Amino acid sequence: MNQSKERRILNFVLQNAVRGDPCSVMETIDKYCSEKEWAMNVGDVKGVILDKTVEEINPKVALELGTYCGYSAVRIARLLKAGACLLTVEFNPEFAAIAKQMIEFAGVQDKVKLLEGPSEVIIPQLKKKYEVDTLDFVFVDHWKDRYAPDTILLQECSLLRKGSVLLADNIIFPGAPEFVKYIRNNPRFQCSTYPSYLEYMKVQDAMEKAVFLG
Ligand SMILES: O=c1[nH]cnc2c(O)cc(-c3ccc(F)cc3)cc12
Ligand SMILES: [Mg+2]
Repeated sequence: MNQSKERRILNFVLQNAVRGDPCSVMETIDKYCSEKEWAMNVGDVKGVILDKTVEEINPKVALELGTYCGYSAVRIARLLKAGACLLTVEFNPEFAAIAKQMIEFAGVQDKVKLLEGPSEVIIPQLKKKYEVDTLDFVFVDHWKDRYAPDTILLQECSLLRKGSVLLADNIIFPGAPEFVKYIRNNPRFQCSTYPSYLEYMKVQDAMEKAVFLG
């Protein structure tokens, strides 16, 4: 059975990156996906916006919706301080298996908890099953049709507190119009938009930052 693209990305990392070095893993994925096969990692351009947001917040508890191959989980986890953790949710079992190996190769596995399943099932489990109180940071990068319902679900599950920050990828391309409409018209969120470019492409995209006001 021929290999998946995600398996080819992982193998390229295993053969070319430096084990235990998160930056080396990120650079190697970016090299493969810009030179050989495009893939939906947040990438090196929007990745800088992600970095700056994480550094500004310095979260103790972070959530990522949409792990994919683990690129942004490695990107976020490398910036987390001692005792901080990232919970990352992936519903596709093949992607989750790749991401697990990617996270371990990068050496950030002690800071990352990979949760396999649909976000609408995992989010209501975060408090009791995963001992989360509230989330300091949420990176929303899964399926555009889940952005708004999952943001509502996070609130219904009392997982956001005054000052919790959401950062959503792809609000221009592929776009998340229902989410943008919801979040920008919601007085409980202070929103700002970060224009950028689609990973590895000269195509406009943007990220939306939304601070929960409590
Ligand atoms: O489905 C996606 N989830 C999360 N991030 C994505 C992302 O950054 C890009 C894209 C994407 C972009 C262009 C295209 F032609 C096809 C898919 C999809 C996702
Ligand atoms: Mg994305």
